[in-house]
Amino acid sequence: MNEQSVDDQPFQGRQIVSFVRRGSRLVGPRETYWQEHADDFVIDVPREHSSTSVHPDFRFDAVAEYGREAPLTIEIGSGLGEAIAARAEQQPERDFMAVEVYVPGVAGLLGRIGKAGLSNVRAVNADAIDVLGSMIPAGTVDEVWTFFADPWPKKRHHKRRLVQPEFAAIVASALRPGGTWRLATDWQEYAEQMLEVTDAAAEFENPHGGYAPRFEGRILTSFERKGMDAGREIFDIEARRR
Ligand SMILES: C[S@@+](CC[C@H](N)C(=O)[O-])C[C@H]1O[C@@H](n2cnc3c(N)ncnc32)[C@H](O)[C@@H]1O
Repeated sequence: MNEQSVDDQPFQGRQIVSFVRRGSRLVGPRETYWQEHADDFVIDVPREHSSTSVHPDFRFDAVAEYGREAPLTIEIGSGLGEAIAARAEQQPERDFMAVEVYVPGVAGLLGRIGKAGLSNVRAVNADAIDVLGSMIPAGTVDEVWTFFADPWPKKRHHKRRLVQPEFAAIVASALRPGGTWRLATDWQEYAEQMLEVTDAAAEFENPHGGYAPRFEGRILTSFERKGMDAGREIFDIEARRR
């Protein structure tokens, strides 16, 4: 795959554009993982305006995709897929969907799926806002994870942060009543924003009244390890859909 053209940048007409287009070229083992597993595990979504969009008419059919009815966890920005692959292996009775705009990240997850022989994970190479906003039928998701979302530390970039009121509304619409949105970050000031956003959203309640204990289902990823090595504290947040 080649670098994307300027015409293929994330759609700028919307409120939140949380990522910049990075190279989608696959080399070495990731190219092999893609060739071997993409047909089986990457959901082939129709696009609209760019290669990370999802056509607004497309609806996901979980039973058709996974071949059963099971609680569904969706990870937003799954990176190299470390967390979701580990949890999917621990919980074969549940289904998992990794949403990631970065193609080499999706390929990394495919490698883990192949090695562990997982059948309960799928990947979507698309913008989470389209996936949760239109592709996923409302009220059908059991858990949404947003772990170590890009903190966009410069003030002028804060508008790119994923966790904002508009995004909370999109997550709320995808979750079933009683479903859980789990967040984690190593960026204190973004953690405070996450808490403010989830507290302000009428659709959510906070079962811990503040930060949550570390989610026991979240393994230590290389990304989290980097934050810890830099001396940063890790914050977990849990918001329950009313
Ligand atoms: C800092 S990384 C963290 C990766 C992983 N969650 C972890 O803990 O190792 C954030 C990831 O979110 C992805 N991302 C950012 N905005 C996104 C969006 N709107 N939809 C899907 N993925 C997104 C980025 O490409 C990146 O891989």
